[in-house]
Amino acid sequence: MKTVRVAVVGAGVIGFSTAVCIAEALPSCSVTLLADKFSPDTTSDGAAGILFAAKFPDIPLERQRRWFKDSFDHLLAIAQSQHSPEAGVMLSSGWQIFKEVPADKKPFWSEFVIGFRSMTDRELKRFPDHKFGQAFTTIKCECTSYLPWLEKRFRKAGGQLQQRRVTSLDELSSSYDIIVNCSGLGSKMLVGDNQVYPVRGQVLKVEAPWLQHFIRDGDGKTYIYPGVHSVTLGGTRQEGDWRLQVDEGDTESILERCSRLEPSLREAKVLSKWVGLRPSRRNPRVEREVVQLQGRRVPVVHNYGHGGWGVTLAWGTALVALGLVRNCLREMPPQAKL
Ligand SMILES: Cc1cc2nc3c(=O)[nH]c(=O)nc-3n(C[C@H](O)[C@H](O)[C@H](O)COP(=O)(O)OP(=O)(O)OC[C@H]3O[C@@H](n4cnc5c(N)ncnc54)[C@H](O)[C@@H]3O)c2cc1C
Ligand SMILES: O=C([O-])CC(=O)C(=O)O
Repeated sequence: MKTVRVAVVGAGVIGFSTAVCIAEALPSCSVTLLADKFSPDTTSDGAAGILFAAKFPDIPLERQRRWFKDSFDHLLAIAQSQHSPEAGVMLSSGWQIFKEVPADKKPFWSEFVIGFRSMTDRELKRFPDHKFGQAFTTIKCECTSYLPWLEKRFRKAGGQLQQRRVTSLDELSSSYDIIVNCSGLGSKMLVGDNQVYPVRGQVLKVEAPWLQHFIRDGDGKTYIYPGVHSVTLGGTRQEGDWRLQVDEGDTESILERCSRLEPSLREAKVLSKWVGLRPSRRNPRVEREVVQLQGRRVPVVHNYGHGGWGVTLAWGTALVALGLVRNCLREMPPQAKL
C-alpha cells in the first residue's frame, strides 16, 4: 500500500529522473511530480544533451565520477536497446579540440566514455588553429524525446503529474510527507538560494545531414552536435544574463565560429534558434534538510544546480536523491509509514 506522499517539484531532466527513480524503487511512496513547465518548454528540452562534464570545485572527484558513471551506464543501456529511437538516446562519436594543450589531458570521465584517446597529428590537420584534441564516443540524449519517455515510465510506476507553479514549499506541507526539490533555476525563488544563477546559452538547429561527428572546442563556447533530426550549433555562456530572447549578434557569431571548424556548415539551412538559462551554482546541491513548514517538520531533499551538465549527471544525482528519500523513510515515525 502507498502510504508516504512524496512531491517532486520540477519536470526537467533532473525532476523526471528523480521521480522515476523514487516511483520505481519505493512502492510505499505515492509520488506526484509538480511543475509549471513540462516538455517541450523546459531548459532541459533545448539542451544539446551530450554526455560530457567539467569538474565542480568542492565535490570529491570520486563522487562526481560516480554521478557520471551511473548516468552513462543507465543511458548506454537505453542507447543499446530497442528503446533508443523513442527515448532519443544514441551513441555519438567525435572530437574535442583545444587551441592550447590543456593541463588535464585526460578528464575524470575519460575512462567511462568509449574509446577515449588523444587525436593524431593527421586528425588535427583539419583544425589548424588547434594544437591538441581528444577523440571518443559518448552519448547524446535528446530531452524532447527522453522526457516524454521518462514520463511514460513514471506513470507506469504509478506516478502522478500536476501542472502548477509552487510559490512556497509551505503550500505542499499539508499534502505531502517528503518534498523533493528539482526546480533548477527556480530554486532561487522557491527556496531562496542566492547561489544559483543563470548562464545564458543560445543554440541553433541547422539542416546538415551529411555531418556525423561532433566537434567541440575545449573552451566550451563553440560546438557542433549532430542529432536525429538536425545538428545543434552553439553556443554562448553568458553568466548572470537572464535574457531569453534570441540575440542575432549571437546567431552570427555561432554560425561564424562553427563554420570555421566545419566549413560545409556555410551551406546549412538554419531551422530554429533557441535560448536557455543553465541553472548554475558553484556546486550542485544534492542534500537533505528538515524544514519547518506550517508548524510541521518536513524533510526536503534538494537536487538542483547542475549548470551545463544536467543531462550528463541527471541519473547519477537522481540515484543519490533516491538514497536520501530512503533515509527520510527510515527516520519517519512508524505511524507515518502505516
Ligand atoms: C544551450 C544549452 C545547451 C546545453 N547542453 C547540454 C549538454 O549538451 N549536456 C548537458 O548535460 N547539459 C546541457 N545543458 C544543461 C542542461 O540543460 C541543464 O543542466 C538541465 O536542463 C537542468 O535540468 P533541470 O531539470 O534542473 O532544470 P529545468 O529543465 O530548467 O527544469 C526545471 C523544472 O522546474 C520547474 N519549476 C521551477 N520553479 C518552479 C516552481 N516554483 N513551481 C513549479 N515548478 C517549478 C520548471 O517549470 C521545470 O519543469 C545545456 C543547457 C543549455 C542552456
Ligand atoms: O558545453 C557543451 O558542449 C554543451 C553544454 O553542455 C552546454 O552548452 O551547456
